[in-house]
Amino acid sequence: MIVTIDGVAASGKSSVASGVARALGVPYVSSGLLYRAATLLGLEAGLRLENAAELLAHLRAQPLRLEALAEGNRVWVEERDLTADLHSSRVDRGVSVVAALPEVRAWVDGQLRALPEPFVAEGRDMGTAVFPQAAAKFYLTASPRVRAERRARERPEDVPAIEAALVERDRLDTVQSAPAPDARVIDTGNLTLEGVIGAVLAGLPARQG
Ligand SMILES: Nc1ncnc2c1ncn2[C@@H]1O[C@H](COP(=O)(O)OP(=O)(O)OP(=O)(O)O)[C@@H](O)[C@H]1O
Ligand SMILES: Nc1ccn([C@@H]2O[C@H](COP(=O)(O)O)[C@@H](O)[C@H]2O)c(=O)n1
Repeated sequence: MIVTIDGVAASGKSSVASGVARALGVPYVSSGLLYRAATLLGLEAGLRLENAAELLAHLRAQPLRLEALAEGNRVWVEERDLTADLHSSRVDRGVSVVAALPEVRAWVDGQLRALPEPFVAEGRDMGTAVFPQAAAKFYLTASPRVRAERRARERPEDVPAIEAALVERDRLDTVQSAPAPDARVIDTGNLTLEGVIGAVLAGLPARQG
């Protein structure tokens, strides 16, 4: 079984996917981490992020490994754990450029579709382009201000600066971020994290056996 959780930036996708996955006893998969890892490696190598051919050649020369644990995903290149470096403002600013490249999207989608079921997948287009056959689909939203206030508790930046960056990232990600027509949309603004996880679990189809 595949459950998809899509949504706008910092809407709680990874926290909710992790909670749902733990409740179900399955892994969760963060597709955004693969886009972030591609961006980080491109930046570190001094590549032009909009050049798909250069970037893909670089990625293929040092294969990434996504470790899809229920308590938190990690991304590795051989013995190096990239995870702690993937949520910097520098990566946030570049990632939408990388994610707009069809070749990079195909590279990410190929890795995701090779994963063994069951799992919870979170991102932007999990329920539309990547796993349209998913058993249950959810789409998380919240106002930019609410999302920025939550993120400000994790980062040493002020709320207006974070909010402006989130709005800009949403704009750049618009193409791949439409909710699936069969997704249940949840506005998380007035819900606790546990409340959102509960709403997703309550919306799952009854399990067999
Ligand atoms: N319903 C909620 N109530 C309060 N805080 C929340 C809620 N959902 C998520 N959070 C908090 O908001 C922050 C952003 O959540 P999270 O990182 O899961 O979002 P995301 O959509 O995966 O972000 P990104 O798109 O940047 O990867 C985290 O600090 C998380 O704990
Ligand atoms: N399915 C996806 C997932 C992510 N992206 C791009 O990656 C960026 C980072 O994702 P987060 O989930 O960590 O916010 C995001 O801003 C998108 O540019 C994507 O295109 N498709």
